[in-house]
Amino acid sequence: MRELSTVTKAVIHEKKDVLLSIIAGFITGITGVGLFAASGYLISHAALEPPLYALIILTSTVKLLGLVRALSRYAERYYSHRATFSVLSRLRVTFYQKLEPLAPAIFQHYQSGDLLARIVGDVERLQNYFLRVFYPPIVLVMVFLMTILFVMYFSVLIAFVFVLGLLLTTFVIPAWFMTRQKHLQNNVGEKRATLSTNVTEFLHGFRDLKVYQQMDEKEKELLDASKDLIREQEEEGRYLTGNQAINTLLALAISVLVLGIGAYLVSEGHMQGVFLAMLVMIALTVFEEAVPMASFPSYLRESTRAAGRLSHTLQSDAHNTEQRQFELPRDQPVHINVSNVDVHFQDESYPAIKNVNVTIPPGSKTAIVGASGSGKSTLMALLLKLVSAHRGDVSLNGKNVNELKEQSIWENVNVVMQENHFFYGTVQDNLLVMEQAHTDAEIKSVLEKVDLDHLSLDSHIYERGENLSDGEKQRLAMARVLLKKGRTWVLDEPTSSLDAVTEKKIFEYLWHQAKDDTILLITHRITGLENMDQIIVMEGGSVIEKGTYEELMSKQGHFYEIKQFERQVLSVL
Ligand SMILES: Nc1ncnc2c1ncn2[C@@H]1O[C@H](COP(=O)(O)OP(=O)(O)OP(=O)(O)O)[C@@H](O)[C@H]1O
Repeated sequence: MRELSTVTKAVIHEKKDVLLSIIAGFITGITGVGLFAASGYLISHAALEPPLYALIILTSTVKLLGLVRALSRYAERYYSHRATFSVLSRLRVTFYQKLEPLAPAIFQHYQSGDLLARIVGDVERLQNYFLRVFYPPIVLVMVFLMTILFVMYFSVLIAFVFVLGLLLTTFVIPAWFMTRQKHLQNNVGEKRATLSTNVTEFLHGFRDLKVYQQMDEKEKELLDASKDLIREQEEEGRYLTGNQAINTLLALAISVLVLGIGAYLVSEGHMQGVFLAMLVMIALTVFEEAVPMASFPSYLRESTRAAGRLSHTLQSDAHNTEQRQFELPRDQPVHINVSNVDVHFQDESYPAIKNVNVTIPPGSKTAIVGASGSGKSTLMALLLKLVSAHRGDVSLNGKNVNELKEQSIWENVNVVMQENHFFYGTVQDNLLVMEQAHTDAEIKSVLEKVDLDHLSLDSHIYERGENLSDGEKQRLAMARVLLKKGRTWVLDEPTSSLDAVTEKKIFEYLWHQAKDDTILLITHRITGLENMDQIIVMEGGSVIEKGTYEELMSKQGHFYEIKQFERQVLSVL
C-alpha cells in the first residue's frame, strides 16, 4: 500500500471537495433509502384508506426526498469528479516534475512507448482510486449505520440482519475477492505498455522495416500485443462483472430474508404489517448501494499497480532527483574541471570513461578527438548532467555538478548534439524553442550565416526534421544554438555532415561570435585544430594525450599518427 501514498496525499490535498463528496454522497444514500421507505409505507398505508391529508403528507415527502436525492446526487458527482480531476492534474504535474531531471538517462531503463503508457495510462487509471476506492466505503458505512439505527426502532432482529448484510457485502465478500484475485496474473497496465512500446517502435522504424521487409513480422507482433491487451481487458471485465453478480445475489438474498423475518414478526404480532413493505424496500435500496463494493478489490489492485509502476519509474534513478541548490552565473564563460572520473553504464561490463582528468579554463577553446566509442560524447554528457559519474568530481565554476540545478546548466551552455531533435512546426518554432526574444531580421541573419537562407521563417518542418537533409539538420541546430545567449559551447561533431566550405564558413562565424567564450568541440576531423588552446585525445575511455597542436605534433604520439593518416588519405583523394 506504500505505493498509494502519493495519490493519497494528492487526494487529501483536495480535502474540501473530498468532504463535500462524502456529505453529498451520504445525503444521496440516505435520501434514497428514505424515498423507498416512504414509498413502501405509502403503498401499505394507502391500502388502509387513511385520511387524505396523511396521503398528501406522504406523497409530498416522497416527492421532496426524490428532489433532494437528485440534487445531492448531482452535487456528489460534481464534487467527486472535481476532486478527481484536480488529483489527476496534481499527479501528472508531480510525475512530470520528478521525471524531467531523470531524462534522458531514463531511456536507459524504459522505452519511450512504455514511458508514454505510464505517463498517460497509469495516471488515468488512478482516477478510480478516489472515485471507487477512497470515499464510497466511507459513505456506504455512514448510510448503513444510519439505516440500522432507524430499522432498530421497528425490529432489533431485522436490524441484526442488516448488520450481518453490511458485514458480508461491504467487508467479508470484498475481502474474499481480494484474496481470490491474488492468484490472478492479469495486468492490463503491463499489456498496454507493451502495445504502446510496439506501436512507437513500429512508427519510428517504419522506413527501415519497409526496406528490410520486416513489416509483416512487426505487424504480427503488434496484433499479438493488441490481442493480449484485449484478452486482459476481457478477463478483467469478466472478473468485475462476476464479483458484482455475486454481491447483487447476496443483497437480494438478504432482502428476501428481511421479508421472511418481517412476515414472521407480523404474523406473530410483534410488528405492524404496514411497516413490512417499508422494511423490504429499505433492504433492497441499501444493499443495492453495497453492490459496487464488489469492484473495490479490483480497483484497489489496479490503483496500487498503476501507482507502483509510476513510482518505480521515478525510483530508477532516484539519486538524481535531489534538489540542487546552486546556479551558474549568467553571461559568463564557464570553467570546467573533471578529475579522476569514471562512468559506468548500466549492464555494461567495462567503463565508458575511466580515470579522466580534464581542465578547461574559462574562455579557452578545447577540442576532443579520438576513435569512435572512445568516450567523447560521454564526457560531454557528464558536463551536461545527462549521465552521472560513478567516481570522481565534475565541476563547473568550482561547483560540483551535483550541487547545480540542471536548468541552470542547460540555460548557460549552448549545446549541439550529434543528433538534434526537431519538432513538427515552422523553422521559427524550431529556432526559438527557448522562447528567446529575437527579431525576424536577427533570425534571418543567423540562417544566412549557416547557409540556410533558402529557408523562410515559416518553412514547414516535419516531425523529427524528416524533410531536412542531415546537413540541413546540423545547420539548423547550429542556427538554434547561435541564437542562444550562453557563453559556454559544447559541440559534438556539429558539422560532420557538411562539406568543407560550409563547415569553414560556419566555424569562422562561430570563432568570431564566441571569441571570449569557453568552447568544447568534439570532432573526428583533425584539420583546423591549429588554433585550439588545448587538444584532448581519447582512447578506450581514457585521455591518452593532451596539449596544444604544436605540442602534440612535436611529441609524435597518437595525435601525430592520426594527423599523418589523415594527410595520407587527403593526398590519395
Ligand atoms: N547510453 C549508453 N548505455 C550504454 N553504453 C553506452 C551508452 N552510451 C555510450 N555507451 C558506450 O560508452 C562508450 C563510449 O561511447 P561514446 O558515445 O562516449 O563514444 P564517442 O567517442 O562519442 O563515439 P562516437 O565518436 O562514435 O560518437 C561506447 O563503448 C558506448 O558503447
